[in-house]
Formats: sequence, structure tokens, C-alpha cells
Amino acid sequence: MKTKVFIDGHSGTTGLRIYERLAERQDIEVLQISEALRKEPSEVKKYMAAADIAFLCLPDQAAIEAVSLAAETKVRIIDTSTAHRTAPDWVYGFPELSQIQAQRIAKSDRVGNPGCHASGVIAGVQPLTSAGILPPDYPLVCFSLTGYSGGGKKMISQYETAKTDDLLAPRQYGLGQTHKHLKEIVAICGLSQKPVFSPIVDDYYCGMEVTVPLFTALLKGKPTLQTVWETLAAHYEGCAFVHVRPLGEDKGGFLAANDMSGRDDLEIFVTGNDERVLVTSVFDNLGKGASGAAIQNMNLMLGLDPKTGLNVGE
Ligand SMILES: NC(=O)C1=CN([C@@H]2O[C@H](COP(=O)(O)OP(=O)(O)OC[C@H]3O[C@@H](n4cnc5c(N)ncnc54)[C@H](OP(=O)(O)O)[C@@H]3O)[C@@H](O)[C@H]2O)C=CC1
Ligand SMILES: CC(=O)N[C@@H](CCC(=O)OP(=O)(O)O)C(=O)O
Repeated sequence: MKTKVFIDGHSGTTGLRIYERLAERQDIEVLQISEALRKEPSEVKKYMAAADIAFLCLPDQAAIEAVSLAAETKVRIIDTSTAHRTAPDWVYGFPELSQIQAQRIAKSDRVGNPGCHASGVIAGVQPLTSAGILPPDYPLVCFSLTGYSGGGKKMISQYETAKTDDLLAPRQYGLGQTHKHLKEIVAICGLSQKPVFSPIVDDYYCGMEVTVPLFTALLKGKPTLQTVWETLAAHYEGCAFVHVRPLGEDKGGFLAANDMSGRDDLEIFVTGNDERVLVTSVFDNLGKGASGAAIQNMNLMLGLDPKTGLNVGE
């Protein structure tokens, strides 16, 4: 029997990418809500009741309301919004945190899919905090380049239909240091203070590059560049979605933020020297940063191979 999937917000940027991926699958039936009724609570409730898995690809408030509409159903929810990522009873949908995390996701009925910038920071930092190299009170700084699809339909339309001169240049935002991903970064990395976080949106559709610079003298035991690399490489050994590139690889000195566009996996580059290290995650904000991660989580929840969506071992 096919797994029934409901994508609430299917015509948005994240929802559409999930739909495109699932439409190719023989084991999935995507339930199609009518365009006219897709925001009608009584209709959404019927689809929640009919589905095995629901993806919420909605703004935060709409996601909170959608969860309440699912209250008396058996549907298992993957929420791509910020609303539930650190909420009690929800599991954070970044399986590579640990083997236990992948098992938690597999068993959960409520999975909070990570934020795109947060995924890049967490991929580089959490293995270092969990190994004890990066102290919780390290004065962390991160900067993150993103394509404009990260801002959803509204920002895509600004860039593609009403482009003004200021949109031709990279634009830094989050200047007040209150970006919504700080909360999950602190919680998941086990930090005792918020990092300084500088996101930058630029004139290309999708792709992210998230960099965390580190002074090794402030890390526990003053590790070498090699030790930082080895810690990350050991953490991600055998992972299908996160790959640590060979030590010092820097693509000829230029790491492009759109290098992984269209892909669902993430690459980590460790560059620099024994005093100053750059840990950089390159991925697609719509791939491992949103829709790709959501499908990886769904596959885990269905007991399937997270990458292929086939039965494990097939
Ligand atoms: N874009 C990205 O790279 C990432 C996005 N996310 C998160 O994913 C979620 C979706 O974002 P994104 O796809 O970019 O946003 P979009 O604006 O592209 O899409 C959101 C969709 O939700 C629909 N919608 C809004 N309110 C309701 C409602 N009450 N009921 C049903 N549908 C509704 C919108 O409808 P309408 O078309 O009528 O406006 C729109 O189609 C957000 O929470 C976002 O923060 C997470 C990681 C990365
Ligand atoms: C370019 C741009 O605006 N990007 C969004 C991030 C998109 C994302 O990951 O959003 P959620 O946390 O809501 O899922 C931002 O920085 O707010």
C-alpha cells in the first residue's frame, strides 16, 4: 500500500520542491487539496486525517494552526517552519547529530526540519562541541551566503520581476542580531551564548555557504588544523548526506555558494592553518537546507533508506 502524503503549502517554494521529488516515487501517493480550499481549516483537517505523513511548508503561525488541526489524527508531521524546532515533544530533524538522533527521528511523529542557515552552522559546529574541542562559551562568529529563494515566493518575485539596483549586490541582513535561527543553533550545538551571525543574500536563485572561523588558541587543547578536520571527518564517516572534503581542499581558492545547487547533500571544507581555521558548509538552501532534508527525514520515519527512499539494503 502506498504511503499517503499531504503537503500543506504545496505551491510555495519548499512545498513545490518536496512535491517534485515525491511525484517521481512509486511508493508515495501525494494527496491533492484543491487550490480554492487549501487555506480552509475544515478541509485541511480532512487531509490531515487522510494522510500518513504531512509536510508543513507554511509560515510559522499557519504551521502552529495546522498542527492543531491534526490533533485528533494519526498523521506524522514534518514541519519545515521555525515554529517547532526547539519545542518539547518535537525532534530536531538533523539525523547526522548522532546515531541516536536518526533513531529518534525514525520513531517520532513530530519532526522539526532545521532552518537553512542553522543547518550549515550546526553541521560545522556541533561535532566540535560534542567532541569537547569547542567550549560552550566560545565567542562564535558565523557568516552565511544564501540565494534569494531562501526568502520564499515574496523574495523570489522581488528578484525576478521587480529588480531594483540594490538587489544586484550582496545584501547583509539580520543586522540587529536577532535572526530566528539563533535559537536552534544555540540549543542544538549546546552553546552557552548566542553567536554573532551575519546572513547575506545575493542575486542567485539557490545555494548556501556557511562559514565559521575559529581561533585554535581558544579551542580546548589548542588543536591543529588536522585535528579539527579529523574530528569532523570521524563524526561524518559513512554519512550519505554530509561529506567532509579532504583537508585543505579549497577548489582553487574560490568556494562558490551555489556549487551544490539542486543537490540534497552538504559538503564541509576545513581550510586555514594551525592558528586560524575556517569550517565551511556548502549546500542548497532548498536541498539539505529544507526540502531535501524533509524527504530524508520522511524516509527515516518510514524505515526506508534515507537517501534512496528504497527499502534498506535494496
Ligand atoms: N525557502 C527556503 O529556502 C526555506 C524555507 N523554510 C521554511 O519553510 C516554510 C515555507 O517557506 P517557503 O516555501 O520558502 O515560503 P513561500 O512563501 O514560498 O511558500 C509558503 C506557502 O504557504 C502558503 N500559505 C500561507 N499561509 C497558508 C495557510 N494558512 N494555509 C495554507 N497555505 C498557506 C502560501 O500561500 P500563498 O501562495 O497564497 O501565499 C505559500 O504557497 C517557511 O516556514 C520557511 O521559513 C525553511 C528552510 C529553507
Ligand atoms: C534569504 C532569507 O530570507 N532566508 C531566510 C531563511 C530561510 C529559512 O531557513 O527559513 P526558516 O527558518 O523559516 O525555515 C531568513 O534568513 O530568514
